[in-house]
Amino acid sequence: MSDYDPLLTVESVSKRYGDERVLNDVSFTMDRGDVTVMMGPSGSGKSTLLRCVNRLTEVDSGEIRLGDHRVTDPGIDVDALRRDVGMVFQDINLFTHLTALKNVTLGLREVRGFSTDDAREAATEQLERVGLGDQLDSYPGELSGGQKQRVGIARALAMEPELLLFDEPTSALDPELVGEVTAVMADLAAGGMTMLVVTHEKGFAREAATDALFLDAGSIAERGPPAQLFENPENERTAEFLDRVSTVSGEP
Ligand SMILES: Nc1ncnc2c1ncn2[C@@H]1O[C@H](COP(=O)(O)OP(=O)(O)OP(=O)(O)O)[C@@H](O)[C@H]1O
Repeated sequence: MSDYDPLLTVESVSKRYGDERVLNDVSFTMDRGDVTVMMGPSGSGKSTLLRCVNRLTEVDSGEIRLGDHRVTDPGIDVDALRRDVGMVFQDINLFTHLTALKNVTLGLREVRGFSTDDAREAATEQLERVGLGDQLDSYPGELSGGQKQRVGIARALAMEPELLLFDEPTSALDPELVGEVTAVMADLAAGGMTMLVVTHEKGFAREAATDALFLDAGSIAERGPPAQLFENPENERTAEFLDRVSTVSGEP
């Protein structure tokens, strides 16, 4: 037995939908504080892999462990797992009839059993952390897409997860709103949050990620520090990937 104890271990994970092999023997680990960006062409399996980590999707074979959670074991406590794994989606699924504050307090009260006052205090703190301390009483309809996404991040943070998963958190936003969300994510990264982020934002990856992982047709094609993968002109394979990712995301 080695002493190496990663927070997240993904080991030989495979998944099919019908005849389609969506994940093919994927293995990687993340330590506490790591920020791993996952990039790859549309349909390469990025969302499926994220969903396997919080058990929204079940693997066909392989194993995933997160801290003490044996994610892929049949009998695990899925609610307990999801308390430790926050997820921020591309579509900002806030309750439209609740204020920003109430969107964040809801989970604290119902899932973590906080009192009304404690939930309010904790939610306010998280909304301030994402720069929305002045929008506590705004309804989603009164917020921009970037602000709504930041409420979604505050909501996930309030649960104090061990790992935060992001599935293209900025790809539904107008280009001018992307920066305010990636800035919040970069702050979290700098503060030591462990994050697995599907994104096409190379700027965020360069600035904030410890590691980049390129998925191609369900397999990890490249993995390494973003600066090394992105800037190395010798690495033709990486250049080709970045081209394909850019084409898909519409980035110049
Ligand atoms: N529930 C499902 N049932 C059947 N096929 C699915 C399901 N979910 C995903 N797929 C298929 O699995 C493949 C991988 O999908 P996935 O969403 O993981 O890719 P992705 O890399 O996240 O793509 P994108 O960048 O477009 O979001 C696709 O061909 C998709 O159609």
